[in-house]
Amino acid sequence: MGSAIKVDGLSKTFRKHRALNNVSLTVDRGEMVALIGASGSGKSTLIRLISGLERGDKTGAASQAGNSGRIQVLGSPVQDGGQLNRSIRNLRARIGVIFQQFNLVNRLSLLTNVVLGVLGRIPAWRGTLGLFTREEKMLAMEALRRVGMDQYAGQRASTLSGGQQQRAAIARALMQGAEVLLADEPIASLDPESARRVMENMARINREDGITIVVSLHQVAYAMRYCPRTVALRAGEVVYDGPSEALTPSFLRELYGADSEELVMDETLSGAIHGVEAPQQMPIAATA
Ligand SMILES: Nc1ncnc2c1ncn2[C@@H]1O[C@H](COP(=O)(O)OP(=O)(O)OP(=O)(O)O)[C@@H](O)[C@H]1O
Repeated sequence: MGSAIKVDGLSKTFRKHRALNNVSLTVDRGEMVALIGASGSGKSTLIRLISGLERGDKTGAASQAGNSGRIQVLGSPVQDGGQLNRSIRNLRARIGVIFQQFNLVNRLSLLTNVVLGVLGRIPAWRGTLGLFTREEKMLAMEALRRVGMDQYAGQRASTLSGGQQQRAAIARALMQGAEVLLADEPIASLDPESARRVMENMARINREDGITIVVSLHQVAYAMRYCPRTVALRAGEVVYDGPSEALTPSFLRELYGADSEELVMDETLSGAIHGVEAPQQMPIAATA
């Protein structure tokens, strides 16, 4: 079936600071992988490079062996040795990206924000004029329904909470028909309950639609709960790549030393993640 993401000997240097150092990584189609690491470990940089929003370091004959800087998504090149692929636009249409915030256009309705996901697939003039078909609007509505946000379709994005906005951003990725979703700290500014709902929606589209997901997270408990596999970065290098369940507090201390505290959540928060869903209906005995 081929890999969804393949990163090969990727480095990224900002002035003299090496944010990523010879990172190699393969993600298979249909996987949901967490990217963890303390602040500044290179998570955002890696996601921006995979989505083709930024270029990696140039590589040449003089570079270290193995440092090719090649990134492929869905079998097509995103960049190679610091050069973006010319047909990156076509590929970008198949990659959904969600950031920590500012994913939506505030003054537009939720439905319009979601229908905009179709832009990569329709003629530019139609998008510019905001001429979306009835069918496209219905697809957007269906995407909103899937993330439990259809009742807010007519509301301006700015009136919604952070967690609701993130769920709408997931709906837009569905509308886009994204085959790979890259989410950069999508729950970093949310309360535990909203964070849980966002993670659950991502896990569901991964499971039901087979969308490959790479999600960077600050707190390991979410990785353990929702992602079978975790890639851990430290100072721009992959220090662990394997089952998330291995990430016990003591193993994290081994990997990160004192920085591990940043990644381990306190008991009250982890209780909220693992907490039982509130019942949708009152038990019959209680209403009788
Ligand atoms: N545009 C930039 N210019 C200069 N340095 C940068 C730039 N972007 C990132 N860096 C540096 O690269 C390193 C990795 O940053 P990155 O944002 O990828 O880390 P992160 O793991 O996502 O951290 P955080 O959780 O704080 O977002 C940091 O030291 C950061 O200061």
